[in-house]
Order: sequence, then structure tokens, then C-alpha cells
Amino acid sequence: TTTLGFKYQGGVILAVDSRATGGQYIGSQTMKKIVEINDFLLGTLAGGAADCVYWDRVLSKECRLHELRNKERISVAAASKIMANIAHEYKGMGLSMGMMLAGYDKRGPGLYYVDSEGSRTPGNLFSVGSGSLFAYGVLDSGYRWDLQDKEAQDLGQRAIYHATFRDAYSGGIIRVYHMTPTGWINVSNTDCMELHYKFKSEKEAQ
Ligand SMILES: C#CCCCC(=O)N[C@@H](Cc1ccccc1)C(=O)N[C@@H](CC(C)C)B(O)O
Repeated sequence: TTTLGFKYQGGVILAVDSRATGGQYIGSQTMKKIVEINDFLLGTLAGGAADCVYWDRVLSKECRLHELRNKERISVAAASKIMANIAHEYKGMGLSMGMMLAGYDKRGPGLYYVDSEGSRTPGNLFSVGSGSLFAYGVLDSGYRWDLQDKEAQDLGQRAIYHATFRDAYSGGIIRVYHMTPTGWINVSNTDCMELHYKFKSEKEAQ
């Protein structure tokens, strides 16, 4: 898996691949690694597939209960704390989860990294998963706070593409989401092979 998220002047960009593996066996090329918790909250999944999918569903339930009890949407900070508390409860029992929570709340754009070791950190830019080092290479060289929306969306997509090219455990469809003050938008879902030939022909045209 390769997942990434970054804040910039236009909100938050999330981009992920869609491959699930069991050793060298490819179990799926169409995993949804960005989960839509509500219109203003997104989560990303990396690590154990069952762990991530199951606990993200529990988090979604808790977020909905928060809305019903408090008559307002949960903050990104509070949602990430619920996930961090679950991870801490099971620390040392073998959970494998590396997640990001992205959203928009009264504090503005939010981005947190949470994992099954017990980390919970707010930040402006993360990449998580077996292909994260490849993604960081592209991301760190192209990231600026004042990117325009299209530039930011393309940077996220390109960083995941390069990870799918080099990391055997990343591949399939590259999904890009954009979190804005009025909620998330699914910008694109593009097969990494389509992008491969697109970038190749662009390079040949140079
Ligand atoms: C094949 C198959 C069923 C999925 C098995 C399964 O959890 N694969 C994991 C890799 C892994 C992790 C821990 C133990 C063993 C195998 C996987 O593909 N994780 C991807 C993200 C999830 C959400 C799809 B990615 O992190 O590579």
C-alpha cells in the first residue's frame, strides 16, 4: 500500500492505491483505501486489511453516535482520538494499522496520522504504507503550501503513481480526494497503467 495526505492553501489532498496482497499473491486491485466517514471526514487505510476495514467501520459508528448525541459533527481531532484509543486498547496484541484522518471542522482543515503502535500526530504532510518512501520522494520535491488545486491533485496522483511503479505491494487504481470547506470531492480514480502510458508519452513529447 501507498497512501498520502497533505494540507495546502486549498484544503487537504488524499491519494491512495488500491492493491491488497498476501505475500506475492495479489488479493485485490480494487480496494477502497479512502473511507468516507461523513461528508467532512475521510480516513485512509494501510497495514492489515481486516484490521483497518473493521476498526474504521467502528470509528464511523462512533462518529455518527457523536453527531446524534451532540447535534454537531465530530472534530477531526476527536475522531482521531477515538481511533488512537482503540489502537492503544489493543497495543501488543498484533493489530497492524497505519491510518490518516482528514477533514474540515471549526478549526479549519485537519490531518492526523494514527497507527496501531500508539502514534497520533497532527501534521501537514504524511505518506503511509510499503510504498511511502517512493511517494515521499516525489511529494517532497513538488510540495508547496501555495499549490493551486489542479497542481495539488496532480502532485498527489503522481506521487502514488511512482510508488505503484516501484513498490510491488502497491498498484491498481489511484484514487484522489480533495477535502474542501464544503466537504470532500472524489477528484479521480485512474488505473496506474493508464497513468504509466500517459506519463511515458508526455516524456517522449518533451
Ligand atoms: C490477499 C489478501 C487479503 C488481504 C491480506 C492483508 O491484510 N494484506 C495486507 C498486507 C498485510 C499486512 C499485514 C499482514 C499481512 C499482509 C495489505 O494488502 N495491506 C494493504 C492495505 C489494506 C487496507 C488492503 B497495504 O498496506 O499493502
